[in-house]
Amino acid sequence: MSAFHYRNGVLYAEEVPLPEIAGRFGTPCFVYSRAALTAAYRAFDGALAGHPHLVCYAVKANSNLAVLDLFARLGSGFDIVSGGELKRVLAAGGNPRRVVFSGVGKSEAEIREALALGVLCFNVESESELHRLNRIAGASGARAPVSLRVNPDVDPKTHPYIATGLKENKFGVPFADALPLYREAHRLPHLDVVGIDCHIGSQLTELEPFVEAARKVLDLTDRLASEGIHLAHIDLGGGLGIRYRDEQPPPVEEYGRALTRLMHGRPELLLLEPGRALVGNAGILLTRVEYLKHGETKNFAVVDAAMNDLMRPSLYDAYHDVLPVVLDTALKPSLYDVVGPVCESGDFLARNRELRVTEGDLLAIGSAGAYGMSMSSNYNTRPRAAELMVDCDRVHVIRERETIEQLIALEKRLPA
Ligand SMILES: Cc1ncc(COP(=O)(O)O)c(C=O)c1O
Ligand SMILES: N[C@@H](CCCC[NH3+])C(=O)O
Repeated sequence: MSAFHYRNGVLYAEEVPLPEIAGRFGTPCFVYSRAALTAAYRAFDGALAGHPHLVCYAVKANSNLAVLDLFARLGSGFDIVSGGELKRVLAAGGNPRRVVFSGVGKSEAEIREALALGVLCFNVESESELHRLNRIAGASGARAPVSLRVNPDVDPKTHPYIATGLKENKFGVPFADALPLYREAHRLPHLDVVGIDCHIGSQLTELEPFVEAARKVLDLTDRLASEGIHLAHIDLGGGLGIRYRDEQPPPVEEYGRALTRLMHGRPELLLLEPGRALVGNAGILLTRVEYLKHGETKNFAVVDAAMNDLMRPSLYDAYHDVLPVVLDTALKPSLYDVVGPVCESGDFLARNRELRVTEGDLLAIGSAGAYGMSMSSNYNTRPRAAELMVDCDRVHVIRERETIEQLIALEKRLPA
């Protein structure tokens, strides 16, 4: 049974009715299911059982300490893209030796700190970064473990904003430059060349682009080996899509089978950096209808969550399910845009949905576990929503709702 399911017309998270959560903790709030997170991690890890591997959860998808803590307990490593994410991993009890550091703009301070903590690998994204890393490692008497993130120029067939492995994207080093750059990295005195990395995009719903990119990466790895540059690991990134509406991403077992088959008989450890696939469908955003508004051409359900809580619809025109928390068949269905209180016409969570709702009703916005809270903002001076983790019949507050006082605490008036 799904972690979010109806019982007698009421939506539950595991054993807890969502109206109870709204009553106790208020709305809007993100509600995650521990069972769903655990199941997603185990399925992913299990799908890779055919080859020695390390799952490095992409922290950016949902960086709450409780989520990181849970994955660390399950044996996960982490993919980070900032010093802030590294601090989160440490605060959650994660092991820095299981951390890969990705991102095109690593600062000197971030590199120094990651080096001192002994991260597993820097996924280097440019020649300049390679030299910066070598210099910093030399100055601190250390050796920096590196992979090059190569850009294989494979079309991931996803939304253009979240494609990363095409020539025109800022990510990784051009495939044609990779070999000379590896030779250079190998020569640099303070670097240890340990791996190769590629990540071609997010919310991929087809297997072929993964396989095509992996083949290119494996060919390059073999070429490097023929020159005496032997890699310890191959990192094939994240990107496996989830079902928001009617997408049919490859089941994780199929994805795992395809990749482990490619790795068959190879000596390298397989690394992956999944984000969305581990957390996306393990969370919902719970919100309450403040007003129903009937315009000339549209009906609006104005809710207390907004684009600052979940910006995917505004940013990518992304589809998220809208589920009434209490089914009321006595109400007449109407078409609604579900919109927030933010002063932007782009502030919508869903458009043209047939809903049976009345003012005061609760709605659950589906698939909000990934890139929801982690991309939220305080626009319109809106405190960030609370985050809750349901574990069977218990509810843990894993992030308190922000207060206005906290929002303005760092600001100062001008001197008199
Ligand atoms: C370098 C890197 N690794 C992993 C991920 C995680 O991606 P996803 O959430 O699609 O699995 C991302 C985001 O797309 C990324 O940029
Ligand atoms: N933020 C995006 C995914 C970006 C992945 C980061 N590389 C989303 O919500 O779908």
